This record gives sequence, C-alpha cells and structure tokens, in this order.
Amino acid sequence: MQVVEKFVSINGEGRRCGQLATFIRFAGCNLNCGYCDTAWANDRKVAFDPMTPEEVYAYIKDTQVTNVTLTGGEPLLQQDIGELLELLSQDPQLYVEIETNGSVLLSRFSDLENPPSFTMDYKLPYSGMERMMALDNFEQLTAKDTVKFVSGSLADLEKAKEMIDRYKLTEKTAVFISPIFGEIELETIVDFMKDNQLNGVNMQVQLHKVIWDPNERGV
Ligand SMILES: C[S@@+](CC[C@H](N)C(=O)[O-])C[C@H]1O[C@@H](n2cnc3c(N)ncnc32)[C@H](O)[C@@H]1O
Ligand SMILES: Nc1nc2[nH]cc(C(=O)O)c2c(=O)[nH]1
Ligand code: SF4
Ligand SMILES: [Mg+2]
Repeated sequence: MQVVEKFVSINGEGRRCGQLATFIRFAGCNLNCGYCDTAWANDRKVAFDPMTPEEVYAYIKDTQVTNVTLTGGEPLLQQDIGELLELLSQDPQLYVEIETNGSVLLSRFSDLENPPSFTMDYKLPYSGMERMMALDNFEQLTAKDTVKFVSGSLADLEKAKEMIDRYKLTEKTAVFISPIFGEIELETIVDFMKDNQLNGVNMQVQLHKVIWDPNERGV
C-alpha cells in the first residue's frame, strides 16, 4: 500500500470530530477537485512508504488510539484495501472510518463482516467532479455512514439540498455540510440551513484548520 503519511491527531471532520484518531493517508486519486487541500498526495511522483496491510495494522495498534481514519488521495483505489479492511474489521477495539470521494462503488465492500463507517463525499458543482459521482452509492449507505457535501457556493448548497431531498438522505444516514475552507462565508451555510429548514443536517468546519495552519501536513 502506498502510504504518504501516517499520524495521530484530533479528527477535524465528521461523526467523531474532536476525538483522537490515527490517520493513514494513501497516495493517488482518480478525481481532481478544484479545492483539494491534499493535491500533493495525488501527484504521480509523490514519495510514499510501501506498506503491507499487516504493517499498516501494526502501526495502528502501536498508536493505542482506537479511532482510525483511512483517507488520501482516494483510499478505496489502493490495491490491498480489501485486505486491510478485513484485518481491521476483525479488531473489536477499532472504529474505522473511510473518507471516500463518491466515485468508487461501495457495493464492492458490502460483503465485509463488520464494515467500516464510510464517509462519502458527494462532489458538488464547485468541485468540477460532480459527473463522476456513483449515484448507486446512495443505496448502499446506512445509519453508520455519512454523506458529506463540501460546499463553496449557494449553487452548491442548492444542489446539496436537492440530493438530500431526492434520496431522503437524513432518513438513512448522517449528513454533513462542510465549507470549502475560506471559500464561503460560514454564515451563508447557516442562513441556507435556516431558510430551508435543513433538519437533521450537521454543519462542520474542519477543526484541524482552526488548530493548525490550514496547509500544515501531518495534522
Ligand atoms: C482530501 S479528501 C480525501 C478523501 C477522498 N478523496 C474524498 O475526497 O473524500 C478528505 C476530505 O477533505 C475534503 N476537502 C478537500 N479539500 C478541502 C477544502 N479545501 N476544504 C474543505 N474540505 C476539503 C474532501 O472533500 C474530503 O471530504
Ligand atoms: N485532523 C484531521 N482530520 C481529518 N479528518 C478527515 C481528514 C482527511 O483528510 O480525510 C482529516 C485531516 O486531514 N486531518
Ligand atoms: S477526491 Fe478527495 S483527494 Fe481526490 S481530488 Fe477530490 S478532495 Fe482531493
Ligand atoms: Mg484532510
């Protein structure tokens, strides 16, 4: 597996935001979101540490931190990701989240005994990657998962609402709206949620970008 960074930090996003987590960031992505804050990991020439799934698991256990976030780049494109998920799913002490970009079919992982929590982005218009979304994924998501709408404009928010309504997302999974950092006034999101009575939707701000420099790596 192509690991570009591994570290322990405070999870800055999602269901366990504010809790310690061990991060494994993999190299490479099939998308090219205009706002990507980790584009460096997707450079074809990026340096990485070749690790086996067993070595990744050993590192995770060594940290003694029970939350794990697999991310990237696009983690589900790693050749041995299935093997790693099998390994992690057998450890009852671990809570595993995967940050995935919405273009990889989640049905590929539906036969896992104890599946991870998928945090699936739906790429909105601002990303330039909306056409790559695998809409079937909305049928795969369950109450343990999350859909994340990373939003940079009112048009993005309108589209997010459209998808939330069309797929009744708040009835089946956790729904998060996250600002493209520095691109949209936070109040714009709050006002949109109030004006549209977006009940059951969580607004988040990437906590790690409040604690550290937004471009800092390894946090
Ligand atoms: C770097 S991506 C890696 C995982 C996967 N490729 C994906 O896009 O979900 C991790 C998360 O950071 C979000 N993200 C990337 N750049 C961002 C930015 N500039 N502002 C806010 N969130 C951002 C992504 O949308 C995704 O939810
Ligand atoms: N602290 C911290 N929390 C995170 N949660 C999800 C992240 C990601 O890049 O997927 C991330 C990240 O990059 N840093
Ligand atoms: S899918 Fe994720 S890693 Fe890939 S470009 Fe978009 S935000 Fe970056
Ligand atoms: Mg990040």
